[in-house]
Amino acid sequence: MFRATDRLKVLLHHLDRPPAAVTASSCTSAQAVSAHYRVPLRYTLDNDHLSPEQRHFYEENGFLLIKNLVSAEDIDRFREEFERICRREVQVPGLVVMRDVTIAKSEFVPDQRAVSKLQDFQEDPELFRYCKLPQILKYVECFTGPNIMAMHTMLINKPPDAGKKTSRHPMHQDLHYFPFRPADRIVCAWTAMENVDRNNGCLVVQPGTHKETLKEHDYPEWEGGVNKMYHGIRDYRSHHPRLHLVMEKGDTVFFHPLLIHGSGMNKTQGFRKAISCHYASADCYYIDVTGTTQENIGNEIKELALQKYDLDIKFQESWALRACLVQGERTSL
Ligand SMILES: CCCCCCCCCCCCCCCCC(=O)SCCNC(=O)CCNC(=O)[C@H](O)C(C)(C)COP(=O)(O)OP(=O)(O)OC[C@H]1O[C@@H](n2cnc3c(N)ncnc32)[C@H](O)[C@@H]1OP(=O)(O)O
Ligand SMILES: Nc1ncnc2c1ncn2[C@@H]1O[C@H](COP(=O)(O)OP(=O)(O)OP(=O)(O)O)[C@@H](O)[C@H]1O
Ligand SMILES: O=C(O)CCC(=O)C(=O)O
Ligand SMILES: [Fe+2]
Ligand SMILES: [Mg+2]
Repeated sequence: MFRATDRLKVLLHHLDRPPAAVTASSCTSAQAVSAHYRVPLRYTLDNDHLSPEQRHFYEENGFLLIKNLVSAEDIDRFREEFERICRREVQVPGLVVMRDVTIAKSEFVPDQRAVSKLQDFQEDPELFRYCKLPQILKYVECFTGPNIMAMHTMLINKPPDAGKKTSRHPMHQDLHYFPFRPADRIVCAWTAMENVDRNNGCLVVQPGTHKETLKEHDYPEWEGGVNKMYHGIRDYRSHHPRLHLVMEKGDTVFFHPLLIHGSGMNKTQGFRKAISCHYASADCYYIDVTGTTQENIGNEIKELALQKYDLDIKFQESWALRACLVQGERTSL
């Protein structure tokens, strides 16, 4: 068991704090007006790192793609560490290893190719280096402000589809998984570890959907089955056009947690790799999801914490335990 219970005791008092400070700072940014475009800026903060064009693009589309942001050397190091973990040469406390549903439910004895995702690699110094890369944090700060928490870490190794289309990730909004707010101070950084396109299941986004509300999510009714905790938007019938994000090794996309996105099936024989981190302003606050559309995922994560770690905790606490400060001060989350 990882050091969960000790950290929990320290962190519990941070929960359910009033959101006063956060509301005040987000109002300031909401009132900011771009002289260049004469539109109110809501999704980005005043900061000289983004060009007016980049700011405008994120405001309108809910994502921003930066070419060649992470070096090939760093990506090769992350790949090597991933392989060491799969060979079980390193043990990482708290690491969650996901296998595709077709493998998880079969008799097949898995080798390293059966790992479709690693989550919660905060305790692996080599992989966690990704979350602290200065060039990533410079962008993240434009959305979160200076106090930055790494909330969720993933290395996704999308396997060749086994023929049942289970390598797809249904269209969803990441905010469904998050019991913290405000949404505009949360951002995901997702870096392609190799070239990704429609053949190996690149990200698919619906530009502008970050302006919509959080939708109801549930397991899609897919014939071939669906992976555990892969909820999709219920009654997904969007009039918004889809955009396939074709990316090269090292390219990084930053996106808003309400942006509707997913990924298609991997039709190649390779394992499509990406590394990502969801960041939030440390000034965000936890919310109680009881009675909201997030109650289903909240309950699933609580059950998982109980079964896997013997921890009887709230949904919010499962996040407070795993979150790590990467810049500034841990003010609230
Ligand atoms: C403090 C504790 C908290 C722990 C939380 C851990 C993280 C949980 C994920 C949170 C998601 C946040 C995401 C935010 C960003 C947005 C997104 O990423 S959207 C997609 C989100 N969902 C996921 O990424 C979930 C991915 N899945 C996994 O990580 C794992 O599969 C798992 C759900 C954590 C299960 O792993 P584990 O408990 O280690 O599994 P096993 O012990 O091997 O099996 C237990 C049980 O579950 C069955 N199973 C295993 N894998 C799958 C699968 N892919 N699909 C369906 N079922 C699966 C397995 O057969 C066992 O079943 P049994 O009946 O008990 O035998
Ligand atoms: N019935 C559905 N309901 C919800 N989401 C779906 C459905 N079918 C596909 N998707 C989602 O749409 C996105 C694209 O998936 P899809 O497999 O169609 O890939 P694609 O990139 O469009 O490739 P192609 O159409 O060339 O096979 C993924 O997020 C996928 O999970
Ligand atoms: O890498 C992918 O296929 C999609 C990842 C994603 O959207 C997620 O895990 O939330
Ligand atoms: Fe996602
Ligand atoms: Mg399609």
